[in-house]
Amino acid sequence: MDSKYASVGKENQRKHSLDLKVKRVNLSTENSLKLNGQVITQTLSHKNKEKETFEDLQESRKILPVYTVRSRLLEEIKKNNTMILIGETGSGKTTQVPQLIHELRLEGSGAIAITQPRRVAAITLALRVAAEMNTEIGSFVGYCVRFEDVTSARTKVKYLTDGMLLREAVADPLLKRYSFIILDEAHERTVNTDVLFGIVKLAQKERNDKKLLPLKIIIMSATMDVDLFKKYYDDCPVIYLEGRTHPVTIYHAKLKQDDYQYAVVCTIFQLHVSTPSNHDFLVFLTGQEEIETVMSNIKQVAKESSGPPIRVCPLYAGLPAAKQLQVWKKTPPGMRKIVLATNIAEASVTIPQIKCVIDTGMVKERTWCTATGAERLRVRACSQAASWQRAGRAGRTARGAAYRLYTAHDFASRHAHNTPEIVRCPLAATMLLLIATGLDPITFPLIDPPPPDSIQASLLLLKELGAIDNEANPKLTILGKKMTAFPIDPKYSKIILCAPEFNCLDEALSLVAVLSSENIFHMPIHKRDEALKVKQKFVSPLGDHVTLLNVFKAFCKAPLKKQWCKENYLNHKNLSYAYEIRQQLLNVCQRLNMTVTSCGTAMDQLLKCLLSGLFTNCAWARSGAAGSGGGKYVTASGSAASVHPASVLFSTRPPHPAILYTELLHTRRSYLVTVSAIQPQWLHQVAPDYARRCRANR
Ligand SMILES: Nc1ncnc2c1ncn2[C@@H]1O[C@H](COP(=O)(O)OP(=O)(O)OP(=O)(O)O)[C@@H](O)[C@H]1O
Repeated sequence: MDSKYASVGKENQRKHSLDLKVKRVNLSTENSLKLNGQVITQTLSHKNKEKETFEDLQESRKILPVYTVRSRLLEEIKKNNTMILIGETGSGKTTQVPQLIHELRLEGSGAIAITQPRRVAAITLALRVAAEMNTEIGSFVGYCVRFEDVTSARTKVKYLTDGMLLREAVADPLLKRYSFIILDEAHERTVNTDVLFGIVKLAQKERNDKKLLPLKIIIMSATMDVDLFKKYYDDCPVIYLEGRTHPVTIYHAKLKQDDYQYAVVCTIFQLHVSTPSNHDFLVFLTGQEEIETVMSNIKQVAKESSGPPIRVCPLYAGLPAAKQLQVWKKTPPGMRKIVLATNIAEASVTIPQIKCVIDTGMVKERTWCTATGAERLRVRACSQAASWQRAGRAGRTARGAAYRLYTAHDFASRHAHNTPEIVRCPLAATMLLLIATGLDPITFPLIDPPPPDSIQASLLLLKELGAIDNEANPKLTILGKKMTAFPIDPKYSKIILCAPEFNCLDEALSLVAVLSSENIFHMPIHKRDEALKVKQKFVSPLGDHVTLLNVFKAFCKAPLKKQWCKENYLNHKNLSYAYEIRQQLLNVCQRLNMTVTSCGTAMDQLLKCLLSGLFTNCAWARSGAAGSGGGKYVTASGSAASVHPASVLFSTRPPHPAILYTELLHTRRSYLVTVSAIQPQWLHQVAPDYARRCRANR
């Protein structure tokens, strides 16, 4: 146990000490399908298999609630063009419904699309279903996620992220290749899924009117706001599937925990010494940095703890897909796996040996200021729906338990459902795709309309980015059309498309790729000083962006990349991922006939180019802040913020007159993450309209 950890310890440990009480025990082993009050019931038998052959997989399917009521369910699917399916987590909605449809060949000449808000879910589900159908991935069953398409002309069952289906809708608004579209995890209310709710509804109607291949729509979740969806889909039928295969016991902390990261480590080790080694743990945290800190603490504490050996696996969005999949690798017998995940593991995911979920109840959420377009990330309590989903990750292949590190009272006081992203997030990227699809972004019938000022602000931002010609009746400009060719946020595609003007496409591609990956620096707590010393050789006094570029360039030249990353305290996985992303972005540039040139050492060209896309992310030194530690800045939306301690500009004094940041993070304080010094007049040069608007707001 390191000293910091021990010193925070005593009080918390006393308060925490697994003082968790059983709140709900769900021991239901009955499955039933309820339709308009009618209930069909079937009792289950359970089997737990260690190794799954094809026959075992078929046996496992048969005990799933969805499978046991398949005939009735299929009757409903045949009868209705649109329906809502509600079923407990793990009941088999996502893996079984597409297979059942296919077993009766209901899809006809079309394909079945199943959307997921997260790519890790899309990939693992496709792999599971391919195994259950005894077929190779990418042939009959495939998946499509950003930067990775594993499908072929033969693919009939396609798992894809909501973002990828939205992109398909740009090319074909009627989504003609699909006869079934299943929008899964509807409760998550991502912007993309919310827009798809409307797109599929319109496509279904138009295909009907034009007598084209009919489109069937199924909306699925375990925890959604049924009334809202039923109304939106013209009073469509709702099928409730009751029962689950394995019970999950829920425990709540008896007392409020002041430091949830500490409470996590305590809980892990208290369970570690008292639970059989074949029970793996899944812990929900809020982001990569937090995961790395907890990972490091676990490794320290493990040295002094009894209990079986431990393997700790991180799981967060920025990890390359191949690395994310390592979480599914079996550990040797006698070893415990502890998965530290963000909410990407919250829905649709099955990690077979997980029997314990440890839930901090926190999530990192994106919000924005419509007046200035400035975005921020903040850590806050998750909804009840999210808590149930997290608990649902235990009890998938055997009975399980979920330990909530917050009180039952705290849980009861939380929102039942997630706040839809569409009412709190910037909509520029979505508006751009809607316009590209030929739809009117202002009148488009969304299930929960965003605040009108949010739509207006997003359109204004698109106008200032040069993507549309006007805000009242927006049409894509040539630049806007090109922006839709890149699978990234329009702010970043603008950087790439502007780069030739600044003679820096080579550098811009690398930097956008690195920014689209995750943290490339590896700072082990016990070797922090050494890692910081090594980092110095890459550091640019201009800031983090040029520093990141220096690292990436050196990485590309290094012959033995893994070894080189280890020696330089760099994250090999994230750098390799950035390398792959760069390749894909370059492919799009080549399709657009763009010429790749380099600005050499003229880094102000690169920074101006960055600013041409990220102009909403400026912060200015506050008057009187000179000399204050880390520098004090004010953002365009008026938030006071400090440069993040991990930045190379953290100790710069006096503060630079102006800086460009990539992210504004709100935890207990507000931090500007990944920053570079800029000249204040650059904003007027590269984004004059925004600069005027911003000055008026400040
Ligand atoms: N990758 C996997 N490995 C092992 N078992 C799996 C896997 N994926 C699914 N399963 C099994 O299939 C069951 C049903 O999973 P499925 O994802 O279809 O359920 P669901 O009802 O969609 O759940 P959720 O609402 O949590 O997404 C799981 O509980 C598990 O037993």
